[in-house]
Amino acid sequence: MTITRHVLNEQSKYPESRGDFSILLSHIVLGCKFVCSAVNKAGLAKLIGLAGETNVQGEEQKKLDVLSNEVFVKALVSSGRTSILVSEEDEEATFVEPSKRGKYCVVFDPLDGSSNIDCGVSIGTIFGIYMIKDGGEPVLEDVLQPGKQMVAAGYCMYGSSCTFVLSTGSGVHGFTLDPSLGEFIMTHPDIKIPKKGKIYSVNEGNAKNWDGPTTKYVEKCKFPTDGSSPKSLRYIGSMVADVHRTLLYGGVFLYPGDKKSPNGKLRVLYEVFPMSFLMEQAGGQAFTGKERALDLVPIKIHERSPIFLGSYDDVEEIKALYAADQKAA
Ligand SMILES: O=P(O)(O)OC[C@H]1O[C@](O)(COP(=O)(O)O)[C@@H](O)[C@@H]1O
Ligand SMILES: [Mg+2]
Ligand SMILES: [Mg+2]
Repeated sequence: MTITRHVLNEQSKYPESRGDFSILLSHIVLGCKFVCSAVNKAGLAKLIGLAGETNVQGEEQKKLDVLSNEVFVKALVSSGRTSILVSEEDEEATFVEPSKRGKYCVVFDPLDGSSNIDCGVSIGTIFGIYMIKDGGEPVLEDVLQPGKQMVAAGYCMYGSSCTFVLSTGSGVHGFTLDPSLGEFIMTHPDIKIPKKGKIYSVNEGNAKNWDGPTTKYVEKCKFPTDGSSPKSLRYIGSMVADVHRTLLYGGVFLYPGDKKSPNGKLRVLYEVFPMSFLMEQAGGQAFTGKERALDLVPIKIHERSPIFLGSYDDVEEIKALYAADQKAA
């Protein structure tokens, strides 16, 4: 089962469909294949290191950040199915020229895990897809919608193998790139995250600035008082890779807010929302410390939010700690 056939099967469930979504997705897949080949030969092709520019987040852009962004913007515009693009690497949203427009908006992180590029550790691409709200002239509000309004989300992980994970709202499916065919083959049908996990994933280097509930939760992972075994810590530092492991093995990935960064680090539109959409579709949960992550209504395209996502029961424990903290306040 190739990804093309899978999407066409999904499309056949909507007799009125004209194939716009399949065409859009085939361009995203093409972009991922291109970036995958660039990542594989990054060292050889002098694609390691800095590009010499700084992005809107104040981060020094890596050469692969810039290349991946160009690849996806070109692929998405040439699909003829998009009207608005929001990229981590572009300060403003891109409004596609009228002659090339379509009914979809794509928010994306062209290269996630940039700090791991130069050492060859797994990195990825993250994307979310919205539809133009009323089918009229595209406006910024079409992408400043709650995550639950997304029609699809996914990521592509460039690791020991290249894995594409997708949800169009009816479950989560994983595909592995067969380099000899140059095609993504379904290898992980209908992914369901375990209800409870044995792994927690967080950058403990920020621990001294954490709030009470986060500190308590990580303490419980290390020193459980209910007779269960301590959880193992796993942290790669690429959200795509840490979330991919969490999706398959269970457990929880968290990037909490703290005294230094009250809204944490991860961006709502093109990191938090797509991963939360996938997590819920796989039977897990995604929480901001205040609410269900997909209920968030973004105000700015690059805004950040704390995020706790993963196995249902593990996130339920974190929600209970925040509720107790709220009550005590
Ligand atoms: O180094 P830290 O603070 O742990 O942050 C790691 C997080 O930052 C990110 O690298 C941010 O994403 P980008 O690399 O796309 O900017 C995430 O992939 C990762 O989860
Ligand atoms: Mg990222
Ligand atoms: Mg990035």
